[in-house]
Amino acid sequence: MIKEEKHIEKEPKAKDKKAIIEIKDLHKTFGKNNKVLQGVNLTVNKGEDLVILGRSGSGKSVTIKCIVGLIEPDKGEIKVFDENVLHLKKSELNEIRVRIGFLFQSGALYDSMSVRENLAFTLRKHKRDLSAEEIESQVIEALDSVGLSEAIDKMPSELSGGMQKRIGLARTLILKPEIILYDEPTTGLDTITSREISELILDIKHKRKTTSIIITHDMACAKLTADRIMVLKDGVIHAEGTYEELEKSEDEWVRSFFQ
Ligand SMILES: Nc1ncnc2c1ncn2[C@@H]1O[C@H](COP(=O)(O)OP(=O)(O)OP(=O)(O)O)[C@@H](O)[C@H]1O
Repeated sequence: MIKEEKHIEKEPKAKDKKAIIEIKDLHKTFGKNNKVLQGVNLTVNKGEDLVILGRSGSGKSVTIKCIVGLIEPDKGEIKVFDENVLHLKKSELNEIRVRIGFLFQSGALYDSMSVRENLAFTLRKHKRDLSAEEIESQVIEALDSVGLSEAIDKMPSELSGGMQKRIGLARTLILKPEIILYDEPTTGLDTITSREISELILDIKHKRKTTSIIITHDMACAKLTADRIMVLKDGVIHAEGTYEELEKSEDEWVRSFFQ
């Protein structure tokens, strides 16, 4: 792995560093020989936004799906909030999952429900003891944090792609996750809308002190949101550094992402 030179000022002070996600030697093969992950090691510290880059099919989504137990790895260790998630009982894993928000690439809203109902449905599913008033106020708060309170009575079909992404994000935020995993949050959006979503990711990090992994092919998104970037190649982390470090990497293949 190419370890790029660190800029000291970008690094959090050692005493503030606390690993929230730790992945060690993660392996996953699909079928007989689709060796997707071949020893991935990564750590995400509290309050950090880590961007994962890599060609299509390199295993970025598989990596984050392993974190939330949607895919079972063949070998390796995954610690989230100091819990070894691969050895937890289903009920224990569910407790951890509630603390992790996952914004899927295809995070569709329910078409037959209004924005309010979509958000309230998520909340009721995970927090059963809330009153109708509490649900309403949390729906409003979540919509406010993505700047879309006026869309509360709209149906998904009335929303633009960018608005749907924002509502999808509000639905993730309503459960007040400590970790957010973003799988290509700006895919399919125009440049300006992509920038708005990237700014929102940054805003959420600052206001809510969340820790995130962001998978993206959108280098403007990576530049704006990444505290650190890891590049996945041939089933391992091939390079790691800040945007500015990797942009100047000696490795031409790494640099090609930035051109
Ligand atoms: N559930 C699954 N069953 C079988 N193969 C899978 C499964 N999930 C992923 N794969 C395979 O794993 C490989 C990596 O997929 P993954 O979705 O992680 O790629 P990615 O790096 O996120 O790509 P992209 O940038 O295109 O989203 C692909 O070859 C894919 O076909």
